[in-house]
Order: sequence, then structure tokens, then C-alpha cells
Amino acid sequence: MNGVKKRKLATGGGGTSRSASAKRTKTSSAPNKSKKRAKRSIGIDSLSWSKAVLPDMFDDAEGFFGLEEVEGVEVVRGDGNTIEFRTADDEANGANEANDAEANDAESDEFEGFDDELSTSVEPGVAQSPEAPKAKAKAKAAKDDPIPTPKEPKKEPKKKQNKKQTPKEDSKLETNVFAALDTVDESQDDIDLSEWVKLDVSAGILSSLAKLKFSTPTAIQAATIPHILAGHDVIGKASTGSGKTLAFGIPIVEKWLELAGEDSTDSTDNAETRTKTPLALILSPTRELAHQLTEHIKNLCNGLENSPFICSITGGLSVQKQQRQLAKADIVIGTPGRLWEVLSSSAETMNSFKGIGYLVVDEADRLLTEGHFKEAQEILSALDRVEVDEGEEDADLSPRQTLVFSATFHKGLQQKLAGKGKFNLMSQDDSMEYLLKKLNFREEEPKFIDVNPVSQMAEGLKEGLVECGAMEKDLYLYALLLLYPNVRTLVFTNSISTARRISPMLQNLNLTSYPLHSQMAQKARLRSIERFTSTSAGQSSVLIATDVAARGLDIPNVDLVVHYHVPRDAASYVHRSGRTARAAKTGLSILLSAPEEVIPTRRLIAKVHSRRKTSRKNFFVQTLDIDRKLVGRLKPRVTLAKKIADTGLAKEKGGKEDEWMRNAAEELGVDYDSEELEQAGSWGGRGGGRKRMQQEARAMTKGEMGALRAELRDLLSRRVNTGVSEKYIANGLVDIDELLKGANGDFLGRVNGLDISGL
Ligand SMILES: Nc1ncnc2c1ncn2[C@@H]1O[C@H](COP(=O)(O)OP(=O)(O)OP(=O)(O)O)[C@@H](O)[C@H]1O
Repeated sequence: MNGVKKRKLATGGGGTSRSASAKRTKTSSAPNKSKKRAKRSIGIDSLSWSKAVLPDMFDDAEGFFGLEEVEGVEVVRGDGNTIEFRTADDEANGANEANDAEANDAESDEFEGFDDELSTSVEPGVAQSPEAPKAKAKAKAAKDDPIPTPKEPKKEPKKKQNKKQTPKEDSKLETNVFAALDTVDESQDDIDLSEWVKLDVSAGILSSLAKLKFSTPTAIQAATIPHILAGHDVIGKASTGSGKTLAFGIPIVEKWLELAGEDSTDSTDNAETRTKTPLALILSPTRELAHQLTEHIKNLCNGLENSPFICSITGGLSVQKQQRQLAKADIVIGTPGRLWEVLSSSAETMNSFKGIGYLVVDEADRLLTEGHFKEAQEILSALDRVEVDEGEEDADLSPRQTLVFSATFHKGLQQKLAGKGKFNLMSQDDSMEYLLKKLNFREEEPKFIDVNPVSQMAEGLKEGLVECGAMEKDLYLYALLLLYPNVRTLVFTNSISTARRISPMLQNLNLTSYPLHSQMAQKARLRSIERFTSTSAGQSSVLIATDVAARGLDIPNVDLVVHYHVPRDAASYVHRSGRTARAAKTGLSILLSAPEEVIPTRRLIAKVHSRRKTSRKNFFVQTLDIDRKLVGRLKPRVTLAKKIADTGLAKEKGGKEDEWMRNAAEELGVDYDSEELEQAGSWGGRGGGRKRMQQEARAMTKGEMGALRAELRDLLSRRVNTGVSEKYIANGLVDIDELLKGANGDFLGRVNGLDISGL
């Protein structure tokens, strides 16, 4: 505004503003081009000024009468502070201009058009030529889409049309044209979406799917979307990484688009004034999965002209911010604990949820059992308490659709769901069955759709087992990571303390690794995933996680999953292993199993594959016969790396325990260092060995730690003889291709049947 007023004052209040700065200059955006052309100097009044049309907001701008603009002029400061205006001598330089245009392809007029905002490049009140937004849309698409699209020949600028339009109409036009253009974007031209069309999804969603390059629906999407669109309750089962999120995400967004289309009033104005009832509530068992689901559905909506407001409600982040977001949310994705905290704190918010159109329970078998049972149940009962108004005709029908998804379901439950007859679960003892009953499906028999009845494992997954002593798992893990270098590896442990311990140990061995467990602050959890995910392709990166990462996480290009501890149950095995071989890719899952664990582990895996026909026993999991002698040579490195990591942790922990000990001593009324306190305290862990080690670690000086580090550095810089001349492991990293070449696949032992070099 200051600039505008200045110009008005400069012209004495009556005249038309003419200044270089007042011009809606395209000159300034093309300095290079103008430099290349011969210019001629011209007086300011001889320039071909044209009147600029101002937006309505200037109607009442006191004393400001108008603005004129000019194109193709260069402003040059001459000697003695004089200013000259130069224009291109078109006749003299016509040929040059053509050459310039070719030479400066990247700076073509098309690009200049894109650079200008609508408000400056298109005069308000004048309809745009269809080419203008098209050029913009193409440039935008080129920006959004890293795959370059062939350039079109330069188009002549079209004459402006006279038809008057308000700026609002203009922007509507812009978005409409963009939406229409988006569907015909060149890069999407060759995508055949006919399989999606069969599912009756809208043009907007088709366009988004094309942008995501999802040309065909996955099996679970094809099987469930029509039922969900038709209003049925659905229980969907499909293997990990098979696209279950969009199986429910697409119909929900479709519904939102349909409702938004019916709503004749401007939806943005509306959102300010009414208390919103979300269209959908999606329950997720973990925070990371909730955030991922949010991103996934947002990505689907990115290409839409008008999109729902999607928010995630999870622990570890600000409650106040989440409450504000909830008030305007269309799709809410959350973990039961935080959701219940937020919902139960406000009757108004709770009531607003009674009208939700969809309740989605993702990873249902986990969500409705372990840990989350109580809050999930509270949420479900609260929704049911308020959902049916008295006197309604269909008082026994839930107004919402319930959608339940997972890769694994309790076997008994599956039989009940798949079986004919009334959907009536009688056993109150089984929490899963009980809660499914509590879900209050709107239909007596929800559609149970199992697209992978034979195997729960992803098609492209190979499974292996390494037998090693319980105390040798660190060593074998290191060996495996050397065997599969330069890939993303996810290592699962059964305990937080193991995850905390292994991550620094691997770092000491020069391997990039991050921990992930529920005792970490939420920001640190997300940071670990982000760093792990953002490692560039071809570089090694390891995430050491508890089962908090087992479900649903869709981290691209995880090539290897290692089960450091044998999973507690078959479902865990399926979900952990399912972090690799996603979306029709391949991957490898390897169990580190102590000899005494091998039989129960094989039994557990046989359960997962129970319906697959095979003549060979244990066909699905192959034992990797790793050369123990060679692994033994890695032991000094691992022992040192472990000692350094454990010492660091014990020192960290020591500080906290000291504090605890002093408090306990005060409470017991005994001396801090007394025997009684040691007997009373549990800080020493199991057995005196661990306690002694902790004390030793805490007593270690900085100098001693430094010496250990130096020793490890030395070890890591030395070659480990693989038994093949001139082949070695150095620096903690290894060129596996090189090794395999010379060793005929015998590096660390032959791995029969598994394509280890294929990763
Ligand atoms: N139709 C499709 N075509 C290609 N890729 C798809 C399609 N639908 C989803 N995907 C991609 O497949 C991957 C896995 O999808 P998603 O996370 O929904 O799997 P999931 O079945 O929910 O897995 P999990 O059981 O582990 O939770 C994602 O990266 C997603 O973008």
C-alpha cells in the first residue's frame, strides 16, 4: 500500500501514475533477454502505456485514480543520475529475438507467464484466454512432477476477452481450468485408468490417482471400494503393503466430495461459523501409523480442486493445537489414548462425533486388544451412546459405516465372519470378538473380504532363519548387516532396552542406525523415522525398533527386516516382515533364532503359512548357513563396540539412578551407600553380574573410554580375512559385489536358495 500511495503523491493527486515501479513490469523478469537485444532510448510519454484494470479493493483508495502499465521497457540509469527508457527495436532485432527465444528456451515466454501471479498477469475483470492457465498448469505440473514432459511449441498470446468477471470468479475459473487440465496432463496421458473407472470413482479421484501413478487398484481396493461406496460395512483382510489405506481412504474422500458438491454455500465461509461434525474417524494403534495414514490420504487429496481438512490426533504433541484442529476437521485420524483424552474433555466435541459417517478401525486385531483396549472401548461406547436419536425410524441401525481392516485376524473370528448365518458373537471372553460386537455394525452381516485367504505374507517376500546362540545375536546381526550393505534394514527387538542398546553399538561400528521405541519423545520418534527414510538410495541405514514400528508403517524401500528377537506371536511376525516387500516389491525377512527357539519359531511360521500347499517341510523359511569361523573374526569389533555403547548407557542411566537412590535413601532413612539400600533397591537389575558391570561402566574415566574408542577404530581399519585372498572387510563397510565375485557366493557362508545378491 505504501508504494501505491507514493505514486499517487508523486503525480500530484490528479494525474495518472506513470513510473517504472508502477508498471506491472515484465521487463524486470527478463533482464537477460533485454541485454541481448539492441535497444533504443525513448521519452517516457512516447512509451505505449495502457490502462491497468484495478481490483475492486482500490475503488475506495482515497485520491488514487488509476495506474497505467507498459511492457518491454528497460529502465537504465545514465550519467548524472538521468534515467532512460529503452525498448527493443523490433524491426532491427526481429531475427535476433527469434534466436534468443530458442537459445533461452528455459526463459521462454511460457515460463514468464507462469512466474506472474494471477492478480498481476491477468487483469481482474477480464476473462483469461484458456491458454494462459494452461501454460500455468503445465509449468505447475512440470514443477510438481519431476518427470519432464515434452515441451509444446510456443503459443501466441491470445487477445483478452471483454467479458467482465469478478476476481472471485476468476480464481474459480482458474481452479476449474486447472482441475480440467490436470486430468489431461501429458505425463498422465498414457496411464490407463480403466480398472479404476470400473470401480465408479469420480474424475477428481481418477486424476489424483493418475498423479500418484497408481494405474490399477490393488486386489483389496478392487474388492472393497464398490461395497464401501454402496454403503456397506466392510471387514477387509489383505497382506501387508497391499494398499489397505486407500481401500477405505478413497471411498471416504469420495463421500466428502459428494457432500461438498451438495453444499451450495461456500464451504470455507461455512467452516468458520458452524461446529463441524467430522465425516470420518480413523483409529490407529500407533502414533507413527496415524501420521502416515494422514499423509497418505492427504496425498490422495493433493490433486483435488477442493479437499477435506484432515488432522491427526496423537499423543506426544500439543493437545490445545489438536483441539483447535478437531473443530474444523473433516477426517480425523488418531490413536485411542489421545483421542479419548480430547473427546472426553469436551461434551461438545464428543457430541459432534455422534454424526460421523465412517468409523474405520485400522490394524483392528491389534487396536482392539493390546494396550489400547480400554480407550478404544471407551470411544466406541461413547459413540454408540449418542448415536441414535429417540423416535428415529431406524433406531436399531447405526447411522455410520464401520470399516475394519488388517492383514491378520484372529482365526476363530475369521471363521465366524466368513461363515454364513447371523453375525452374532457370543463369547464375551475373547476381547477381539467382544469388541467387534461392540463396533455396532450398521448391518447384521458386514461384508468380510479376504483377498489373501491362503497366505498372509506379501508375495515378494523371502524368509530366512539364522541359528545362533542367544548371546551371539549382536555378532550375527553385525554379520548380516555386512552381508547386506547399502540397503535400508529394519531390525525388530522385543524390548526397549535392546533397541536402546543396539543402536549406539552399531553406530560405533560405523553403521548408520537410529532407535525407535515408545520411551522416546514423540519428536525424536518421528525424527528417527525421517532420518531412516531420507537416507539416499544405495546407502546403508538401520532402524532398530520395537513392535511400535511393526504395524502399518510404509517406509519406502526397506529391503531387509531382521527379527533380532523371535516375535511373540504369528501376527507380529506377519506385520514385522511386512515392512519389506510392499506394494509388489521384493524383500527379505531374517529371524535370528537361538537353538532352543528354532522349533517354536518354525511352528509359529508354519501357522502363518498353514494354508499354503507344500510338499517340503519348512519350505517357507530357509536356514541361512553362515560361516561361523568368519563371523568369529568379527567378534573383537562387536565386543568393543558393545562395551563402549553399554558404558555410555550405564553412565547416562547412572545419573538417573543416583537420583533415585538418594531419594530412596531419604525415604528409608538409611545412608546413600549402605548395604540396606542396595538390598532394597532394584536398580542393579537381574543378578550381581549386571550390577557389577554397571558399576564398572560408571567408574570408567573419559580417558579409558577414549582408549577403547581408539582400539575399535584401529580394529575397524584393519582387514578381516574372509579366507579368500585379497578379499576383506574394512572400515565396517564392505563391497559385497566385489566379495561375492571372488568368493563365488561363499562370503560368510553360502546362502542356499535365497537370492542374496538380488537385493
Ligand atoms: N493402487 C495402487 N497402486 C500402486 N501402489 C499403491 C496402490 N495403492 C497403494 N499403493 C502404495 O502401496 C503402499 C502400501 O500401501 P498401504 O500402506 O496402504 O498398505 P497396507 O495394506 O495398509 O499395509 P499394512 O498392512 O502394512 O498396513 C503405499 O506406499 C501406497 O502408496
